[in-house]
Amino acid sequence: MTTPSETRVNLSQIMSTTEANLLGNIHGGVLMKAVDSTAGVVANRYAGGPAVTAALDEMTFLTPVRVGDILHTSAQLNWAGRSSMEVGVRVEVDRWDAITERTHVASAYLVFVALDEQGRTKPVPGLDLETAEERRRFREAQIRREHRLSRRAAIEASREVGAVGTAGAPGTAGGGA
Ligand SMILES: CC(=O)SCCNC(=O)CCNC(=O)[C@H](O)C(C)(C)COP(=O)(O)OP(=O)(O)OC[C@H]1O[C@@H](n2cnc3c(N)ncnc32)[C@H](O)[C@@H]1OP(=O)(O)O
Repeated sequence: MTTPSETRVNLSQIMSTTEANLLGNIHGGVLMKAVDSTAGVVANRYAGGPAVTAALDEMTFLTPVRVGDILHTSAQLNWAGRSSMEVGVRVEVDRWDAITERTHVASAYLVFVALDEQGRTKPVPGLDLETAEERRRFREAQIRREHRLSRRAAIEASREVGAVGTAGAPGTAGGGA
C-alpha cells in the first residue's frame, strides 16, 4: 500500500510574460492550470492510469505572482475512496529579484476520478496512513467530501422542485399568470 507522502509531487516553473494579465501579474487561470496539472500527476500515478478532475474547491489567491517569479506547486493525496481521490495542492513563489522566504500564494483541494479504457469509473487502491498528520488530512478530506456530496444532492433536489414549478403547477413560480 502507498502512503500519502509517497504520492507527493513537486513542480517548479518560471513565470513568463505570455502568462501575464494587463497589470503585469500572472493570470489566476495560469495558477489554476498549474494546480490542476500537478494534482493530476498525483492522481494518475496513484490510480495507475487516467484520472479526470471532478471538482476543484474554492481557491483564494493570497498575493500576486509576477513575471520572472519561480512558481512551486506541491501536491499529495489526502484521501482515496472507491474510484475518487482528494489531492491537496500548495502554491508558493520564490521572487525573481530577492533571496527571501517562499511566499504562500494559494492552496486548493481537488477531486479526481479514475477511469478505465471504456471511460467507466475504476477502483483505486486503499491509502496507507502512517503519521498523525496523514490521518488528520484524511479525516478533514472526508469532511470536505461529505460537504461536496450533500451540496450537490441539495442542488439536485432543488432543481427537481424547480422543474415541477416551471411545468406550470398553480401557485408556483413557474405557474401561469
Ligand atoms: C485530466 C483532465 O483534464 S479532465 C478534464 C475535466 N474533467 C472532466 O472532463 C470530467 C467530467 N466529469 C465526468 O466525466 C464525470 O462527472 C465523473 C467521471 C467525474 C464522475 O462521474 P459520475 O457519473 O458522477 O460517477 P459516480 O457517480 O460513479 O462517482 C464516481 C466517484 O466520484 C465521486 N464524485 C463525483 N462527483 C463528485 C463531486 N462533485 N465531488 C466529490 N466527489 C464526486 C463520487 O462520490 C464517486 O466516488 P467513489 O467512487 O470514491 O465513491
